[in-house]
Amino acid sequence: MTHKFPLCFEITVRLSIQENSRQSELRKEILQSQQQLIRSLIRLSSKLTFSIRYFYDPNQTPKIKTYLLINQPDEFQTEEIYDQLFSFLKKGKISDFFTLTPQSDFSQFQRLDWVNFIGEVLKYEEFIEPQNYYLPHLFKANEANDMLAVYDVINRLDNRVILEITLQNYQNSHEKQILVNAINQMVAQLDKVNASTTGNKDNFLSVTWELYQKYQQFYCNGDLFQYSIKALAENRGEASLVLNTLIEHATEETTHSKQCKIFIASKDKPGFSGSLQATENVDISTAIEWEGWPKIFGQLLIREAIKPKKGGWAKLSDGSLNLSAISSTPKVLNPAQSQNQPREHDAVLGGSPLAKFSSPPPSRIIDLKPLHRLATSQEISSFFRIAVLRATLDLSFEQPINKLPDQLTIEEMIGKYGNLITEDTYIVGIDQHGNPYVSDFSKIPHRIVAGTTGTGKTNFLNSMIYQFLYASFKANIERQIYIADFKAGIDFYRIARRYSNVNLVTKAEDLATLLVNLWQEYERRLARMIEEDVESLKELREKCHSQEHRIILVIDEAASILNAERKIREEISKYLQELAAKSRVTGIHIFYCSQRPTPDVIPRIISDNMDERVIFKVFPAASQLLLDDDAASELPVEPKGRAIYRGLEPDLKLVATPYVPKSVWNNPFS
Ligand SMILES: Nc1ncnc2c1ncn2[C@@H]1O[C@H](COP(=O)(O)OP(=O)(O)OP(=O)(O)O)[C@@H](O)[C@H]1O
Repeated sequence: MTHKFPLCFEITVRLSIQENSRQSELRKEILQSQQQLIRSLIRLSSKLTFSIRYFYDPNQTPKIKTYLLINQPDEFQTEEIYDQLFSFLKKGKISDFFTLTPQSDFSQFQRLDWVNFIGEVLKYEEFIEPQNYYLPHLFKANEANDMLAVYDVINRLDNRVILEITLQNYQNSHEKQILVNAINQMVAQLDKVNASTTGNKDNFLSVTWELYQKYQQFYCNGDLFQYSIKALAENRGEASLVLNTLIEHATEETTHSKQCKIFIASKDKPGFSGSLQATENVDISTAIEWEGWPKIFGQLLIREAIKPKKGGWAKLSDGSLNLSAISSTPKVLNPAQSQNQPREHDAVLGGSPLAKFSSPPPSRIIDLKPLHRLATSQEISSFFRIAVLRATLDLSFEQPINKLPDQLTIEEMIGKYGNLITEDTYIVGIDQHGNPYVSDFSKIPHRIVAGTTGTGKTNFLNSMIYQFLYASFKANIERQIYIADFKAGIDFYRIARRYSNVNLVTKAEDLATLLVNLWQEYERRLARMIEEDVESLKELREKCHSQEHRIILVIDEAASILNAERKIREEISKYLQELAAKSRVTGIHIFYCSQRPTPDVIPRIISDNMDERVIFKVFPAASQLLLDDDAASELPVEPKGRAIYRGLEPDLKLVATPYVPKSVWNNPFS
């Protein structure tokens, strides 16, 4: 498989719980696994940028989806790093709790024209005068943040929001060296000020001194990250609410001061487009920043700006004499002089090879500025979190399938979620979290439905047919449904009698004829699409005002085909295979059902083309064949109508399908 950065994974929660593990222990374990995630990713490659994103859209189901995006500059992309990444995400500790499903595209993060405001969280910066202290406060992480409060708040919003937390290893070794020098010089100066101050100590001095000692301890060695903590929103208030809630839960209260500040930029403000682009490119952005950085102040040399109040350097405890302190006004360098240009000091030392080793060049206060955009993994870990819903944890302990309704009728379901049923979609059932699970014909053309007798297949097919008719009614179109049912079940007779566009065949030879007709319809549609140069039925309809709509073919007990006469059997098999492989684009969709899903009933070529599986209770071998998993064999016999769903993604879903009482066929839609 060839891969290309940026990579995007949808994250879903999956808990493999030990019998004896308690909820609080489990919660702790999940949080620890997330802290390790940052360290492990960096160990794989220090060039990675990684981003956790909560995408909230009140019109999607579920409303919040969580993603991990990973990027790396082109020149460092190797097959090896992909392999390591994929096996780490699939099999590492994190996979105990989360399933990371690779996404073929991440266009939802590249079509951001709806974003009106970008809010960013930055370290809180203070400038203390006249002492000339620059204080970028450290984040004090709240290790216990599980993101639930943030998740709850987002879930209540009226508009779309992306909450993004992006980290990138701090790579710039030149800038880092300048920063380390500046921190060391800051500490040295503060030491001197501290030693020379007697009696009442300046309160800011101790705070600043303590802060820079921490920076010296934690930032001069070890991994540092650049971070972007952002909310991209349609509405300013909602961006601010999300970030405030995040700060409140991701950081702990400190005694001295605030740790973070929120900046909100609207479309017309500087930094907005740069920040938006960084989100689209899965990159760190430093575009939005505090406009209040005092320019002149920043250019001061640390050793000149930060001095004992009175008396000069002669008083210093180490007895050293600092000549530059004799000058009464601090020396201000030309602000245009870039950090990367040679300094005065470099010029003085000239070409001496010893210059580099003798002493670092004098640092300016501005050299400390990168601190406000940097964090250690420990500081940032409480922001870089994946939410595990309370409901998931509760469910995993007490009521494993609690949110699945015991029985929900198709009418109740349409009453609640009718808006999700469209010309392209139907609802498979209600999932473990109580949400409707929607399937899309435009994404998956064909389906396999299986289950031993009496487990709910026919009821499920009725539910799908009813929804198909309902969507046709809403769109005021007539769409054809063909059913092959060799048991001649009474249910399908009833439907076919009631709806003129539902056609029932009950004999194998009629199915063969039907398939030939469908094949001809496929060829006719395809020829028309080629002629009109369109790629989908929808485009064809729009361009030519034609009436080609989706067609459904249901084969209720596929095993019966094996009993047909050889010639008919071969004809059915041939056209079925052709349709399964090719009819996708022309809107002809097959539901292939069986009580006895064995390889002779469901040949490889059929199953390879039928990506959606709705599997009611079956024997373990059948469950393995259709799902690569025993899950469907472990379903309870009661209540009826529960199935394991598998779509394009490998993870399985438990769904409760809606009950279709016979009476619904007597009540036309209105
Ligand atoms: N989702 C559901 N909710 C409640 N009852 C259901 C549900 N699905 C099926 N049942 C009930 O279970 C019984 C068997 O369902 P169904 O006829 O759909 O099974 P089947 O798998 O098609 O069986 P067979 O293969 O023997 O035809 C029916 O009485 C039906 O009403």
